[in-house]
Amino acid sequence: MNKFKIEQDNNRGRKVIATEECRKGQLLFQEESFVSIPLESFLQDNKYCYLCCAPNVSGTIVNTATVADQTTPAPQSTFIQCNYGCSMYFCGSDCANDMTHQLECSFVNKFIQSALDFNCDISMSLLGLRTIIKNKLDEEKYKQTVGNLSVQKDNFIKNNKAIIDRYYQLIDVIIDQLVKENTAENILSIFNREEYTNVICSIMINSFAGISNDFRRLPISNGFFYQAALLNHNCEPNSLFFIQKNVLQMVAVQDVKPGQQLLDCYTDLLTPTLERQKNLIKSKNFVCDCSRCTSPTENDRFFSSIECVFCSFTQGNNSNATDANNTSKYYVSPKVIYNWETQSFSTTWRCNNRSCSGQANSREIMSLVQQVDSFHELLNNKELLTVDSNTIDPYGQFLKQLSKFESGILNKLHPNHYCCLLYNLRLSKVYEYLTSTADSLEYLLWSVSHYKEVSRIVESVIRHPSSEAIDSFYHLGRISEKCLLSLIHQRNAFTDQEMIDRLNVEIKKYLELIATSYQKSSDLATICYGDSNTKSMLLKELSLKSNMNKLSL
Ligand SMILES: C[S@@+](CC[C@H](N)C(=O)[O-])C[C@H]1O[C@@H](n2cnc3c(N)ncnc32)[C@H](O)[C@@H]1O
Repeated sequence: MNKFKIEQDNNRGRKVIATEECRKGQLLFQEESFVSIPLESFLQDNKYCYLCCAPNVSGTIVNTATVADQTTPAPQSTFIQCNYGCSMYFCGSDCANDMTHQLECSFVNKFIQSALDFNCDISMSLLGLRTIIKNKLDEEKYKQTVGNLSVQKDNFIKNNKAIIDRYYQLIDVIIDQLVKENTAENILSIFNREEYTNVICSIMINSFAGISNDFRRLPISNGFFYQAALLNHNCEPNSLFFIQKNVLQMVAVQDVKPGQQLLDCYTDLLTPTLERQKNLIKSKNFVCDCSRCTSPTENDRFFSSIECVFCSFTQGNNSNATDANNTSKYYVSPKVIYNWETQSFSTTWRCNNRSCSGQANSREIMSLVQQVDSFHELLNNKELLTVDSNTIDPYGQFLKQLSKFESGILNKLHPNHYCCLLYNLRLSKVYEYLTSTADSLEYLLWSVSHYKEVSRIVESVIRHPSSEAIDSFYHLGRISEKCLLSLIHQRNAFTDQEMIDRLNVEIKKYLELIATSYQKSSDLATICYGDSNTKSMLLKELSLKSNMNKLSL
């Protein structure tokens, strides 16, 4: 981190300050994790390497014993399974035979069992084990990195006693077992109760999630990245990180001047204030007071806002005030207060109209808030969204329930409200699904219009490039491609020239839309991740191809 210095902040521990100007899109630094591990849901399958978290691209595995017997080695893309005792999967013999794994292997199953017994996260428990083992192999590096983290630890333990106690129990049982098994003194000394729980606290405060390198962006791994762990949080960050395998790249997403603090975002930028704050309290133990969190309308993004019943009442009496485009509407948004004693949130709802006095927790506002909560719950109901191929109309129930909310609540939310984003995203997916089952052009067109709305909201909420915006444009391009194919299919079935000409005009429009969507997605990816990143290269290719298609018409 040559271009930065580390300073102390009274409330937030350390912070990272730029000493040189950094331009938007610039790679700020890159680092390999001290240790990393796949998340719990990926541990028992062969999707990611148990040591370096590389994805299993080919999806095939061979047994280590079989590899040894073969005269020709297994192809590079093939995963192998550990047969020393833990049965985890590795991307190759280098990782499977790595010294850290050799030392941890015989303890892995004990930790898994104990984590299950005490309701601890299995991946976190195993990352704790790997960290203390690696400490014995590379003590200097440990001291400089993991050992130098968690200045916020005391605070964290005070507020999360119940969770930490479970890890105390886990390690105590392991130590007991090892004593009963007459384990050698030097091995027993590795499993120090205080050190293990120290590391667990560090993981909770300072570890980073790796995201899958595809458009689903699923969290897949957890790791210690020392430099990145020193960056404090902001809901309008000037840097974003990207992890591939066990390497993290931190990229500037806004210009950073010398003397400015580097800030990244620990939570989903596309969630409203209340959600972000709950998440930060739960996962990182602080209440964020950034400008976005303290602004009554999230700096005019209105991400949590509901129409103010008092203002709409006053405006209703004033014939000039009604405006179909929402421009003259006023909205209430939550101001969040967290009580550390009772560990509970309370919210007061404020109107963005300064002269409005109706800002209290009035019954009307609270009833609207409750409706929004139920709407949100419905939109996130995984059961309703899971397609069961045995059901004749898998989405029928979902669409029926949605229509109840459409009339009741949608028009009371600001069009940039988080629920509107989710609503459009879910609907575009439902229509996309229905298109493939019913082969209907109409569903496709609806799906495209919902994706367009998703892109609009993402763009207006996130004023600088983010991975969500990249994905949103990519999806818009993808769904438009489907639409294009369907239009071509229909055009080819017509003999009437007038119809063919009309469809050709539509086809041209879609070619334009596809090219612009991929172009935007590719530009944003280059800014966010740099142009040598796999995702950026893939999108650039798509963009070039779609531009050529457009020109060839
Ligand atoms: C990943 S660490 C960041 C580095 C940390 N300042 C340090 O000295 O180790 C995360 C911790 O920093 C503190 N922190 C980061 N951003 C903050 C913010 N915006 N407001 C309050 N505390 C923050 C919290 O205690 C959080 O758990």
